[in-house]
Amino acid sequence: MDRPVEPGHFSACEARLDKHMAGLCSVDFPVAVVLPAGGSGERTGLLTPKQFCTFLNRPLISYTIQTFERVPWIQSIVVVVAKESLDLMMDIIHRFHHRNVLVVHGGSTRHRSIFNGVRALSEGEDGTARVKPKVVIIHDAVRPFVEEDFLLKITMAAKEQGAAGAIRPLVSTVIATTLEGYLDHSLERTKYRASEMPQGFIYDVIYQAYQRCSESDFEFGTECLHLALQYCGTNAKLIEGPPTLWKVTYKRDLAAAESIVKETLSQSACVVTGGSAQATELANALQRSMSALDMEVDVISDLIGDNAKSLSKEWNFIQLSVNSSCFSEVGRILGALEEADRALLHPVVIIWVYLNVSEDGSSASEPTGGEPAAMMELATGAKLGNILVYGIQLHHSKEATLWGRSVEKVAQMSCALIRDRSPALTGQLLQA
Ligand SMILES: Nc1ccn([C@@H]2O[C@H](COP(=O)(O)OP(=O)(O)OP(=O)(O)O)[C@@H](O)[C@H]2O)c(=O)n1
Ligand SMILES: O=P(O)(O)OC[C@@H](O)[C@@H](O)[C@@H](O)CO
Repeated sequence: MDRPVEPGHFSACEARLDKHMAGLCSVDFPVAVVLPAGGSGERTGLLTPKQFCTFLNRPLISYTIQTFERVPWIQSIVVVVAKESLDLMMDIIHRFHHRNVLVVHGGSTRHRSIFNGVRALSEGEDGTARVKPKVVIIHDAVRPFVEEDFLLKITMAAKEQGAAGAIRPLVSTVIATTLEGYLDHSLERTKYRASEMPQGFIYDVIYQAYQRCSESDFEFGTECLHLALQYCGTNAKLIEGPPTLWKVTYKRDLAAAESIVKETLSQSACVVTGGSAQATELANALQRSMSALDMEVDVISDLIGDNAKSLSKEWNFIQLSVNSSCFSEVGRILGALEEADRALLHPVVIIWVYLNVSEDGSSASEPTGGEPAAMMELATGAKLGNILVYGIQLHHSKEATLWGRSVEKVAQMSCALIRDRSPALTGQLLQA
């Protein structure tokens, strides 16, 4: 059963189409995408189909949907899922605020699922006609990393040629085997390429190809480009894509995908000083040390006025407090992030750095029992909103070498906390 998720689905699409017409995008014809996600992911060895496996608190398919939602010239996203996953898919769309997503039933094979998705773009389940796109992109839902510029290349080539597909160099040599399990012959690797996704088609080409598709192709085929050639005489333009087009197939691929997302979230941090001279001095020292650790650091006094824009583009914050174990500054960042719903799609990191400066320069007093407990309580609440709060305490030293070592330690700990984003360490007041 088709499940248009958003009332006004097509009016939203037309609105986006107007955007094209305003010349805001280089694509002036309607484009839709079909994400086949109806498989069981047997090769992962996991009970949960890989498209629904989560990392960083989010299922793989949500990353892929978000990738296409960010492309302004794609009006419709059709996700094809197995019947038993329909409710789960609807919940994911709701939880992560995905828009313009139509969910349809999958089939027993990938081609059957894709055909269901393609057909849904021109006809509702009750047979009512829908405004079909000029070009349809087909992209495995388990390929979360595709860039807009490559999607544009595939789309424009599909519009010109009727079909277009991504290819990548082969990593291993392809060989043919005998029935007895011996080498029959090997293929000259330079003459072959791996067929990847995304692929693009003039809508009528792929729709007709599926209407003419044989049962054998539906059952055993794995290549949409072949169907376009075999059943419509349309020879696809092949475009070499970047290495990021890989498909999550095995369990290790899920770990690789998580690592890539973490890396994209951990490129920079915003240090909030609160305006004090000592905090600013520490911030500038941290900026130098973290830069040497390949972490770009922006130093601001507070998150108001123009500085507030950091809240909508930064995934990592370091709040400095001098001689004050009050968490009010952290509370302010938390409140602003929660108001902006900033942590909906990715976990945000806040590191509270508590600098103890005693008047006579002696080693400052140890934290009272209050800080650690209050810290844990604050962090526990924040984690429910996908915000990871960590604490680091350091003591100011007038001895330059010792102070330098402490700052370097804070820089290393901050980079590690940002890059790892482990929920296990939230609420801890770590000692630099
Ligand atoms: N009946 C099917 C089979 C596969 N797919 C989708 O096609 C994409 C690529 O297929 P593949 O990587 O083979 O996924 P699975 O079939 O789930 O994996 P496996 O072969 O390991 O079971 C996946 O997003 C998968 O969900 C689909 O929509 N319907
Ligand atoms: O073969 P699988 O079902 O693992 O995955 C589908 C892939 O074959 C397919 O996405 C590309 O080869 C392009 O057709």
